[in-house]
Amino acid sequence: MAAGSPAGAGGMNAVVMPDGMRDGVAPANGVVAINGLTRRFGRGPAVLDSLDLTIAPGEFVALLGHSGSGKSTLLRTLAGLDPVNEGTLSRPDAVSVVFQDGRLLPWKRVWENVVLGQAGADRRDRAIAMLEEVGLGHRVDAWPLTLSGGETQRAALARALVRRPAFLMLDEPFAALDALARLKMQRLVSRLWARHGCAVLLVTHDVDEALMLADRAIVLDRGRIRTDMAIAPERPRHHADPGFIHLRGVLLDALGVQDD
Ligand SMILES: Nc1ncnc2c1ncn2[C@@H]1O[C@H](COP(=O)(O)OP(=O)(O)OP(=O)(O)O)[C@@H](O)[C@H]1O
Repeated sequence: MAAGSPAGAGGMNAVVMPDGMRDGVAPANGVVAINGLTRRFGRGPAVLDSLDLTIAPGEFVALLGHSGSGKSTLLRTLAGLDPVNEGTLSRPDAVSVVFQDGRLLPWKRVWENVVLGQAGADRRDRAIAMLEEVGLGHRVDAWPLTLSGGETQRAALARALVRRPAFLMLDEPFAALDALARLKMQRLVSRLWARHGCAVLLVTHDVDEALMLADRAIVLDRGRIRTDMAIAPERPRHHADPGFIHLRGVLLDALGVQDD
């Protein structure tokens, strides 16, 4: 599956894998459900180790963990880009992924990247509407290599959302941006999520980003879920709120980092 493209249209897609198979039926309230999901590379240790996880429709989940804990492998597996060795996975057919580097095709104009692989006489109009929604209406005909880092990620978000995914995965989408661009992108993602209503899985190393955006924060540790924590739904959130500070301490603890 190409980055940002859907695997199909509508409906739940239950992927049942051969070894050690379990009953792979998604709970009625879950847009994504994995049970006993295990992933190994060669004869190495399990990178994902009997994982169970359910994501509700419209839920915003942040996924944290040290480098090598298995975050990207989980995301790639959920996207259908990586196989499952063991266990079951159910997810909607309509999923989109945004990676850290945007992954736009440099030989296609921005608008063409947004509606890549899509048919219809109104392709350009759909691309323009989506680009305006992400604040990139002035760069419709630009070449990707002339975009700034923030603009590239906006275009990647437009390409992901124009497909109306039920499930959107974001793999450290703002990691390469400066602090100001990052803040703007966080606010944009929050607005887009509220408007589009898709479930989101955001991989991030940034505890504050997780606490600002998500309904729930999960800490992965050597392929297992170490912490699965609900975040109070009130928004906007503020760094100085006692609740925010408390949850930051809990997450840093789960990550094995002391909060001085
Ligand atoms: N194609 C591969 N072949 C062999 N091992 C791999 C492969 N891809 C990932 N791994 C290993 O799986 C483990 C988890 O990697 P993964 O990229 O999922 O971690 P991560 O939590 O996303 O790390 P980071 O935060 O650095 O991106 C690591 O030990 C990594 O070396």
